[in-house]
Amino acid sequence: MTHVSLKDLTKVYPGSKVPSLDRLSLEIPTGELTALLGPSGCGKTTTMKMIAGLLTPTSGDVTFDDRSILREKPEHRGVVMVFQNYLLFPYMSVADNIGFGLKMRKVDKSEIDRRVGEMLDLVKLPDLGKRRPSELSGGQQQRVALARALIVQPKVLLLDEPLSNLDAHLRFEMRDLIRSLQQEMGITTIFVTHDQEEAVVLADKVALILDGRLCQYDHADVFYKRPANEAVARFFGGQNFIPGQSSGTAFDSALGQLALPQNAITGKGTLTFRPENVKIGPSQTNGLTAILEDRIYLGTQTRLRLRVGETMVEAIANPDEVGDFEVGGPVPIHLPPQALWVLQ
Ligand SMILES: Nc1ncnc2c1ncn2[C@@H]1O[C@H](COP(=O)(O)OP(=O)(O)OP(=O)(O)O)[C@@H](O)[C@H]1O
Repeated sequence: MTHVSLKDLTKVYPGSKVPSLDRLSLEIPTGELTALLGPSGCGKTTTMKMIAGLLTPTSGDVTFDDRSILREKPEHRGVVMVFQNYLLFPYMSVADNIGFGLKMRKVDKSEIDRRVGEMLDLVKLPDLGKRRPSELSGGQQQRVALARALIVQPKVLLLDEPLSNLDAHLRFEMRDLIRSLQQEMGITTIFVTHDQEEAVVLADKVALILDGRLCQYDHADVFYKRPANEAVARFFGGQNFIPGQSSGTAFDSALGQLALPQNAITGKGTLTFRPENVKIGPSQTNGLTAILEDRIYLGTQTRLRLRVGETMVEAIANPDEVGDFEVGGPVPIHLPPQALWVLQ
């Protein structure tokens, strides 16, 4: 059971002038799963490698239960890392792969056999212990990699894009398996992904990193309701950003005057609201008349491009709600005050 702290963790690679990771600070409570989320090259793997001891930070610290681990060798940190490409030993059986960490620790053979059997059951591969990794599907190999990591009961589990090589169906299955095993075993876990949905579904808290900097660290729903800035909102699918002036109770912009929720900031700002929160139909509060510029049927949803005066508004609606509206014609919409958020 380990509380992990990253304190101003920074990495400047030799020959580079800009940090690949810039003063990242995170508190990851015991037993929780935090997702490091961000686009390719934002510094996620660099962070993981510094925690695992595969890379030395330029500055900053990593502590486990308030004790710095930076001077400890990787094998003494109690950290295991699972990579996207599994890295199983090809000439060993599945069972020997899973038991490898225990063999290195000189655990008795009978004890290893017992625990490997338990792990095979846990990752739902009870009959495949004798096979070679090459005789398994990608999803099965990833389960073996997970079992091999978990069998040593690590203090901290690092998962680096473990699902990215799996097809959609297997990805859902593995996601559920990882979540249930992690909760059952209570291992503090850091999960790297560039997939916003994966982060939201799996993690207790999400750390969004853009260009080597932490932009926001919070529970997943906060990223949708209260993004810290426009870049965060855009990463989470936000598309509506309207400049204007907030009085705290109303927002004046090219859309006219709109009522705000309580506790909105005052002053110059940018109004944002999610496409799915644009409601179709008239309302006395924040009702607007838009012109339908375009509509794209997405199966379970319809994406609408709307124009209010000169301002474009992106909306996502239930196909049944928008059935009768013609492109080029008017559509009554409204923006519920609680769906509005002002960015400074
Ligand atoms: N050994 C290295 N030497 C120099 N620069 C590096 C090295 N490793 C990574 N970088 C740079 O550091 C930045 C962060 O890389 P990192 O691998 O941590 O990103 P990432 O978020 O994990 O990306 P991805 O999702 O593509 O794996 C990138 O700009 C990368 O080019």
